[in-house]
Amino acid sequence: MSKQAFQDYYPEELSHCYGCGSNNADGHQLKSYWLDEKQGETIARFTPKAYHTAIPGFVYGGLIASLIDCHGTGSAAAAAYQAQGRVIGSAPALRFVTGALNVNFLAPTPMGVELILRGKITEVKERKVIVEITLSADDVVCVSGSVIAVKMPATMG
Ligand SMILES: CCCCCCCCCCCC(=O)SCCNC(=O)CCNC(=O)[C@H](O)C(C)(C)COP(=O)(O)OP(=O)(O)OC[C@H]1O[C@@H](n2cnc3c(N)ncnc32)[C@H](O)[C@@H]1OP(=O)(O)O
Repeated sequence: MSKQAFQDYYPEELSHCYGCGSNNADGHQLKSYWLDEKQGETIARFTPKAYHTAIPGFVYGGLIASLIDCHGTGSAAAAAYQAQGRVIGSAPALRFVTGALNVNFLAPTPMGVELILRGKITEVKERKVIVEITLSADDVVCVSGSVIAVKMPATMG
């Protein structure tokens, strides 16, 4: 697993995202990495706090959606660099935002354990990357989802 997270390569001015921005002290600051770059597999870990509760003992679904969202867009940026044979973070920056987010809550997600997000890059086009994601707790897949990430429009950055 690489040591630096995909999000560590985001430019300072684009590091304010509530889900993954390192400049957002109130956000989740999610960090995503290659698990197996050749296979297009990525990983992120997150341990919810007590205030992320839905029903006592179980994680709030909105938090889970946010984690899937940011693991997807981060993985998309890394995949786009990979597809172009470029070093991640090199200029010009490849920036992706969420076009579509799908989340399927398969089983209740328990509090008190580290959640593991695994991403699989399934499509890479010039303006679009699709990432399929699972979220597991204690080796049980509780959530599956997908992100259609699209190159950030100039109006956003
Ligand atoms: C260094 C890193 C920094 C990275 C910076 C870090 C930021 C962290 C991001 C965190 C995630 C967020 O919350 S981002 C915030 C939430 N998202 C947004 O606000 C985005 C708002 N929406 C938009 O600006 C726009 O609708 C876009 C950019 C998503 C799409 O613009 P567009 O002009 O329609 O795109 P277009 O070129 O036509 O489409 C390209 C391809 O994407 C597909 N596509 C487009 N939209 C969708 C959609 N909703 N659902 C399915 N597919 C879609 C098209 O079919 C096409 O596929 P094909 O025909 O080629 O197959």
